[in-house]
Amino acid sequence: MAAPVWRRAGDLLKRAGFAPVPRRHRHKKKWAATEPKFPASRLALQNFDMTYSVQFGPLWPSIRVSLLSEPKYGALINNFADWDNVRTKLEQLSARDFVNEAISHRELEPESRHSATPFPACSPNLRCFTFARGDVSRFPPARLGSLGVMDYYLMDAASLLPVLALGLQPGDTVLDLCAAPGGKMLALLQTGCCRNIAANDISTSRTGRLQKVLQSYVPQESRERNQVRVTSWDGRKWGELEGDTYDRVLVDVPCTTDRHSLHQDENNIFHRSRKKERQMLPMLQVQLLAAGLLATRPGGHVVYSTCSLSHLQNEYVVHGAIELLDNQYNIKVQVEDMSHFRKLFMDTFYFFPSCQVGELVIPNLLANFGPMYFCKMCRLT
Ligand SMILES: C[S@@+](CC[C@H](N)C(=O)[O-])C[C@H]1O[C@@H](n2cnc3c(N)ncnc32)[C@H](O)[C@@H]1O
Repeated sequence: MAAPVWRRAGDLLKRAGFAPVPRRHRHKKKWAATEPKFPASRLALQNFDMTYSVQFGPLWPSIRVSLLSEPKYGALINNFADWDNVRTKLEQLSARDFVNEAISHRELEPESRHSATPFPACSPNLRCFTFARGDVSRFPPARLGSLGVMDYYLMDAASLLPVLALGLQPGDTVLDLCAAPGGKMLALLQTGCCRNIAANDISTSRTGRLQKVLQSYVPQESRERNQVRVTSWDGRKWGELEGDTYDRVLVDVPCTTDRHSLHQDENNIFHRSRKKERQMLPMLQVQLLAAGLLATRPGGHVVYSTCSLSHLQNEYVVHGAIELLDNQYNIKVQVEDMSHFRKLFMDTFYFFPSCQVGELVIPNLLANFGPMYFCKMCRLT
């Protein structure tokens, strides 16, 4: 009688040099500690599939595939470098300054010249190059320019929108409450409007990275002229430390960093061990936004931003902070309508058309920027 299949397979393996593992040494593979069965990036995708398919309906499959694909970048020109030269080089690559293009188109429109209501100003002097829709070219890495500083900073071009929305004006005092690693702070400095700027982040290792960005991009005398102050405090306490002070405040909060969470397992907020932290995020975000509003002088402006698609981290947080300020401090805050940004930047970004408050850039394969949510507010009292 022929040997059973399992024995024949065992013989074959033995002849091929594979020693069988004695039964007493066999054990179930342990996967939890070293080799997660579900890496955090997979858990992130599961979570997004559940929540965002409801939130975005038929738009979700297109956003999903874009989030999983290579992102596009923008090259923020460093005005402290030989920027005219840098601009020429970027134009030779067929990239275009999306900010300048949008604003000059707008100025040419007859309705804007005769408009009775003034067009809310964008922060000035920002030059950011992107490749056209559907063009997936990459920028070469930034280089040290002739003036001893780096020529441009590569970032998600949608990250510039919160800074543009802040509408800086010359002489403004500015607070960047969650500033590290420093892309938006660098953009704030590029406007040339900051009388002084406080760049804060709770993480000392990340403020270290921010200091490096400053050293690489901003000459020492400009850092002194702009009076850049870097701190590592808990931003939630800022309202108590320096209340009613700043003209403009950027609150770019920690969030689920949706794109990042789908690609990096390390330090991923969807890791099982960080479930509590993730659930507490909206609460932390409300506290940070409330602190930013308290630090603003009455009449000053705040922009809240995240790189998440989640309503819970975006619109709900804005509503929550405004309610908290009203109930606990009797401070009134008004959301500003920024829907004109959708028209202004429609050649570069895809915007979600149905935000209740604020604006949301959604990733799209033809313009794979974002996600980026931003909401501008004015502190009235
Ligand atoms: C989205 S990142 C900021 C990115 C930055 N604005 C930029 O453009 O490069 C959020 C930052 O919030 C910081 N953060 C978290 N909790 C904080 C807190 N309680 N106070 C201040 N910063 C905090 C994190 O360390 C992280 O660097």
